[in-house]
Amino acid sequence: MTALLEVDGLVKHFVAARSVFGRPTAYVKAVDGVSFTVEAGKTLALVGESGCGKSTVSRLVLRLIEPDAGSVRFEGRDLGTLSANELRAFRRHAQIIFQDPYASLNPRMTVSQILSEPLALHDLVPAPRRRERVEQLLRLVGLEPRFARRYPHEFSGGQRQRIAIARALAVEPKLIICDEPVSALDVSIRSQILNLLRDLQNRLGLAYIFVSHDLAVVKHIADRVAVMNLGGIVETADAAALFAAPRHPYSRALLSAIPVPKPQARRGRIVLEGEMPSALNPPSGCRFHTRCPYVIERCRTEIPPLLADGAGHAAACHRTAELPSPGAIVPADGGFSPVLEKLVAAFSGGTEGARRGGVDISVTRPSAV
Ligand SMILES: Nc1ncnc2c1ncn2[C@@H]1O[C@H](COP(=O)(O)OP(=O)(O)OP(=O)(O)O)[C@@H](O)[C@H]1O
Repeated sequence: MTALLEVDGLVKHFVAARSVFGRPTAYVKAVDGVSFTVEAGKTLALVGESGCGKSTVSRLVLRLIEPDAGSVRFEGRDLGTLSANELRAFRRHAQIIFQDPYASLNPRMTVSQILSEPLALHDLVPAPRRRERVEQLLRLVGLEPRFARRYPHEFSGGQRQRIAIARALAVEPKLIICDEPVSALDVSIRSQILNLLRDLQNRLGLAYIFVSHDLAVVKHIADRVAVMNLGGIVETADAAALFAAPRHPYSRALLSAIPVPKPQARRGRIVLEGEMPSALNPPSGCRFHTRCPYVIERCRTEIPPLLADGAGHAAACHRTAELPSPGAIVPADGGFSPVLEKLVAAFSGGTEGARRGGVDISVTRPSAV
């Protein structure tokens, strides 16, 4: 069966500097060979630190910007080959919601006008029936129909995000890109919006690309996860497999930062020190090597391929087979686990060596029960 969305080898380099004659002299390698698929009715989470290229991937998928190389296929059709009219029809099927709904909702329009606009634009519902459809959309996102007459500033952040979701749903899309949809919301509201998204997915069969820097949020919504670092995917797997046993050192570091409810079950915290290298001048070889606790010489020169096992769990690391199992990172006595200690000592010139190399592996002592 064909996936709803197939992204293959996407590349986007932005010009960062030009010579006096206007010739490009430097590029930001924002997206550098990204491939993934999204199944109908499922959620793929794109996770990584700020600047790793998540938003650029989103814009490429929606064809808001043109890729330098690679393809995006939606229901088997290459978006690069679509006419302007076909692209308009595609946009009906693929919507986006943003982190800050206030910025994306026109403050001079009532909710009714905001939700009616896409209905008129795509000629979906005849004018006399639009009011009814607007009320239906509001109910779908848990808002009262009487709110239709109000303006965006009259709502709370969570309610505004519900309106943005309703607007995306107005055109009955198959795919919604959720770009950090709960990052700007109060923690108490986040789970309500995540529950709403999950509920809508179950009822309407929606697929999501869920863009986030926060693995803790992703855990509640993703079927599959793709971890991005500096323009490339370093690990991709079913969510359950990735959270149970992350293979790439970068995924492990991100995962170790998630707070856990039971202190006694806390994982060893892997703190990556130093700035993320710039996409303007990415490191040679493995792009994570300057911050990796397990770096060896080969990592500095050779780009590791993203190799998948039979279960579709792929990691781009020369050393995945040798790394200790993630469970072994959990310290037994508050110090380094013996396996991690040995590895650090053997490969990085001891823990001091690792620190000199800009990497600090600190392991949090589990609290007394
Ligand atoms: N139009 C542009 N021109 C030049 N550089 C750009 C442009 N858009 C993005 N970039 C650069 O590309 C890289 C990836 O940016 P992108 O916004 O995709 O990352 P991100 O992971 O979504 O980060 P954030 O979460 O902060 O939005 C960054 O280094 C960014 O500065």
